[in-house]
Amino acid sequence: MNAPTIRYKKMNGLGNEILVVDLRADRLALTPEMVRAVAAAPRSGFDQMMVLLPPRAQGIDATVRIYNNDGSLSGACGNGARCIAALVMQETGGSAATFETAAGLLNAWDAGDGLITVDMGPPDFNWETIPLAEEFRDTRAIELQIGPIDAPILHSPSALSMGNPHAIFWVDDVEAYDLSKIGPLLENHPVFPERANISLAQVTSREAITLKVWERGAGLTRACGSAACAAAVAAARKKLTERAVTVTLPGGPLRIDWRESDDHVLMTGPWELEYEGAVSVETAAPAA
Ligand SMILES: N[C@@H](CCC[C@H](N)C(=O)O)C(=O)O
Repeated sequence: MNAPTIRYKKMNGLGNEILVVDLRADRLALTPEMVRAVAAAPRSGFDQMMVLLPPRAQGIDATVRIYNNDGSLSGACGNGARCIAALVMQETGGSAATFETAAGLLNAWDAGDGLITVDMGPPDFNWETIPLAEEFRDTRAIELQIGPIDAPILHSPSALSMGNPHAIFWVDDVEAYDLSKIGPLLENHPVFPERANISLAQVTSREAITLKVWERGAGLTRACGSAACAAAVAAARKKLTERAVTVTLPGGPLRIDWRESDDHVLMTGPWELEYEGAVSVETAAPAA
């Protein structure tokens, strides 16, 4: 048994709890078991942990590994991306940052007024890479429903990947559902072989969506940046909204712009550094 000390910065993006662990100059090998232990400790609880690792090429500020609080990995975390971009910009004195994630390169820049824009890349509608368990003629009409067959509570979500899998259910009132109850059922539905982030989306105008999210591997969160991007893209694709919208989550609003010129989704929002700390977690795994 050893108990390595993990230093962290506790941040949030619209109340989405982010823990940044900078291992760019540290050879500590984190395991999912250690990640879960950090998440369970009193001051270091989080929705996502953003682990910064040494960059593998010039021009990149860090390689980023994204963990959910259940120890699983994700390819994207929009709110976390704004947090680490803010830290890197403070460190370099620059106005932009570039990261490599499991889903590809991520560029972010200072948008003024304390906001950061992240280029979340293009959406992916391919059923094999979302991934879904089988091909649907139209991923906008996935045969997924919850509740009685003749009176389903929720049905026909849109599905797409923003580097991580999302399902968006269209509702008249996001408050009319208990997402803490139905979220886990939908997250783990067999149609999603790698589970999925589950959103309830209420389109309130051509430029506005209200969203609540049950996150894969983390549960109910106050905000989810990639889900906001996924909902905005899916709504525009269904011609419910324009390509530029404000998505309002329990933690506040995000500005999303699905850029026509290159198909990339731009997400703009705030970030906050709350405090710094350290936690020791007992592990059977030897330190690298
Ligand atoms: N909160 C994030 C998304 C985090 C990852 C997600 N739970 C997954 O497993 O894909 C965001 O802001 O995008």
